[in-house]
Amino acid sequence: MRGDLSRRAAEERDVADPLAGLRDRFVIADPELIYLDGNSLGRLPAATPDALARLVRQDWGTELVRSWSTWIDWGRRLGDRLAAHVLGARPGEVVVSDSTSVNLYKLAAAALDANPGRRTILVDAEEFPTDRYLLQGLAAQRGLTVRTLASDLDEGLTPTDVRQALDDQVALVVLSAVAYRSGTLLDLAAVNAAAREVGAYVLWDLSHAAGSVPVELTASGADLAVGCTYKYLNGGPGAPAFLYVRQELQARLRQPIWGWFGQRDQFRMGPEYDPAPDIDRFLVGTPPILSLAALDPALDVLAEAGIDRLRAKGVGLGELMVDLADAWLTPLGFTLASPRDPHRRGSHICLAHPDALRISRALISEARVVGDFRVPDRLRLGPAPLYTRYVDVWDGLARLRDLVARGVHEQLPVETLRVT
Ligand SMILES: Cc1ncc(COP(=O)(O)O)c(C=O)c1O
Ligand SMILES: Nc1c(O)cccc1C(=O)C[C@H](N)C(=O)O
Repeated sequence: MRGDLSRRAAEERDVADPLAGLRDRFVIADPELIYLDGNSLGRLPAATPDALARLVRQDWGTELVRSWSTWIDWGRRLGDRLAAHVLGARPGEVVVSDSTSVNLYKLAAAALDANPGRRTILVDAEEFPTDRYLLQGLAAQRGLTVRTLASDLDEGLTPTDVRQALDDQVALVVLSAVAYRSGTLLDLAAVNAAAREVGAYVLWDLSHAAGSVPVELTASGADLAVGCTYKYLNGGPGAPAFLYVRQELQARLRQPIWGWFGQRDQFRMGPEYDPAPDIDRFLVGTPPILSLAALDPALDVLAEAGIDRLRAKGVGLGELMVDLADAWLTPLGFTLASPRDPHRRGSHICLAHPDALRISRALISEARVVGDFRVPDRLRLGPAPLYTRYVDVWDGLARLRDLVARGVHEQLPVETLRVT
């Protein structure tokens, strides 16, 4: 038996929510708009515009090049903040740099070089495209094979699926902790242990996990990870990504882009590349300071919330969404396309519907609810526990129900796919 699905019950949960006050720390420019796409681009923290304006005027405008004496370490400083508040890693194991794609390339190449003689890279067939394409490129350069793990589109992978695919030819496994479409959450510790048994490295993509579920990189025995900061970490569009390398592995791994920020004694400007002994060796070039600066106010709010409270609320929002979908949307032709068990998913939910593309468009333009469409027929809805209220989930699904029941989406032309 489901709980009380009235709007009043959702309001009461907001009143009791220990994180409720943090919504005010974000810019809510249009209170009528229900934003359920924080898993693609997080909201703007209210403190960010002034923090950036101060940096531009003071650090850049007044101090000019002298500011580099502090800026130079920001990739590492912000990496340590992420390690402490979001990733469960030790100081010196995380840096913020480049994009997720570039970091994935660097760490995948480093792992393959450290595991010579093995022929196979293992990846989820439903993994986010950039990960699959990068691995295809690396395999083509090295004469290796990419073996895809067939996973159920809705249920995703389990650690048993991964364990069964592992053998002594596997050099590297690349997986998302939370799958971008189904939202399936994998048990990091179980996968890490299975891979270690056969001598394979695991490289985790944490893009949909960081800031939504506790990750515990060190405790789970993770070797390598990357992820973006523009989703649940609210760093802004194109915000720089992070990478994690287990401390004990750092001196053994070499990444392929030999830039001067990875160099030991960088400002000696020596003749030959000699990588720094620590996490700095995974850096490449000059960091984008304005984008890095946007991470501080975003992480302030996140640290205040605490990842365990965020997870608890994420589970609550997800369960409400699934209960409402069962009650209101199943009769309209929707099916749940994410694991039903809340402990097997991250913060977002997918619903399948044959007309999902037009529904997702109409939902934005006619009902003012922002989610997104993902192929082949998925409506993806991502409540973000830092600023999404229980009533937002209730109102969002009520608007979706009414729109589909009235057939509003059917008035739209069948259109081609485009961004969002
Ligand atoms: C799982 C995952 N990996 C990688 C990316 C993107 O990487 P990049 O920021 O390099 O475009 C995304 C989202 O865009 C993603 O969801
Ligand atoms: N990074 C994005 C972009 O540059 C354009 C449009 C969307 C995105 C996204 O973040 C999509 C997201 N990673 C996804 O899971 O589909």
